[in-house]
Amino acid sequence: MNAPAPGQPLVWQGRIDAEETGVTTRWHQHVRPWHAQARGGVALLGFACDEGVRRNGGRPGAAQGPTALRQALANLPVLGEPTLWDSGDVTCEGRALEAAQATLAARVAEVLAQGAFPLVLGGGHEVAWGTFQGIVQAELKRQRLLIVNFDAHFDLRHAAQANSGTPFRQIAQWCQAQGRPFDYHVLGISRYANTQALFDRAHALGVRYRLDEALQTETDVAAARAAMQADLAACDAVYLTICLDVLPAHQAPGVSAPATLGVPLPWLIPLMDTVLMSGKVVAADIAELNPALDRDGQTARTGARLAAHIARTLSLQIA
Ligand SMILES: N=CN[C@@H](CCC(=O)O)C(=O)O
Ligand SMILES: [Mn+2]
Ligand SMILES: [Mn+2]
Repeated sequence: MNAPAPGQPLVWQGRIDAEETGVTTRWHQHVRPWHAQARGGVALLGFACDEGVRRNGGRPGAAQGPTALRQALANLPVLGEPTLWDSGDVTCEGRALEAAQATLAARVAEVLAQGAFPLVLGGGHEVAWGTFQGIVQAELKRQRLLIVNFDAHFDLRHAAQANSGTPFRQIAQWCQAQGRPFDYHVLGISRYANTQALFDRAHALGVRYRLDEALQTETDVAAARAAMQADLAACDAVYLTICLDVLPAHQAPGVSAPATLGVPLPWLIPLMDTVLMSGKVVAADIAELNPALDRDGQTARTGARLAAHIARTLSLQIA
């Protein structure tokens, strides 16, 4: 174990292969603290919050998600990723979810303004309202923002208070108020984890979705990719959001609401690639990791793999 570099959080430490020949760099040796002069690359930003999960009647614990994801990322080998920054965590003080989301939005906008790609580590899926607002605040001068969500749930709930089940309904209402299109494409929806009211709302809002049961074979995935291409071609920018409960429970047990069927990892990755290779993704987040419910760090490792995959794939497109 090595000591962290000055200014770096303690979490960025891990194995060093000092006697090895060739390139042995791992993430903990590559990640740098975010600063005012930082430009380009990928900026990790933690959203240490599960107040939305608590308000939604779920199982809290996702506030520890960002630390668990960083720990799982720390020992991964560097594979040509762009500059990696750690922009620290946004925390939720007490029940002040809305304040935490507003802070996250400001931090996402700051990262975008400095020409970096915000990769937000959740946190409950209430992270989405913050990430989205940050993209909007950055005024990317792009008219048509497509949201691609990998999730067993629509998260289009009506509720007295914002929570982890409401972010895309909040976004839909905001878009309506602004006279902007609500472009929302969800993959992995479980028939058995969403009420008829949510399916009806999705239809009313023009949401494109694909059920988990229609994402189980290579042929299914090819069809889903083709359908997504049309949405990707029609938009100017993409916000990619991944709710880890889109994966089967045996691959992602450490979430508030594990999926009975889910979209298996070997299919999730090529679907994500279709989105990433559009070259239009401007920000991404990974939500719902709850380390307290995880088994042997499996969900954290999977979330870290997805985060690293996003960073590596982006390196093909950004400096
Ligand atoms: N972000 C999660 N949203 C889901 C949770 C469902 C559950 O806890 O069973 C939702 O509200 O539908
Ligand atoms: Mn979900
Ligand atoms: Mn969700």
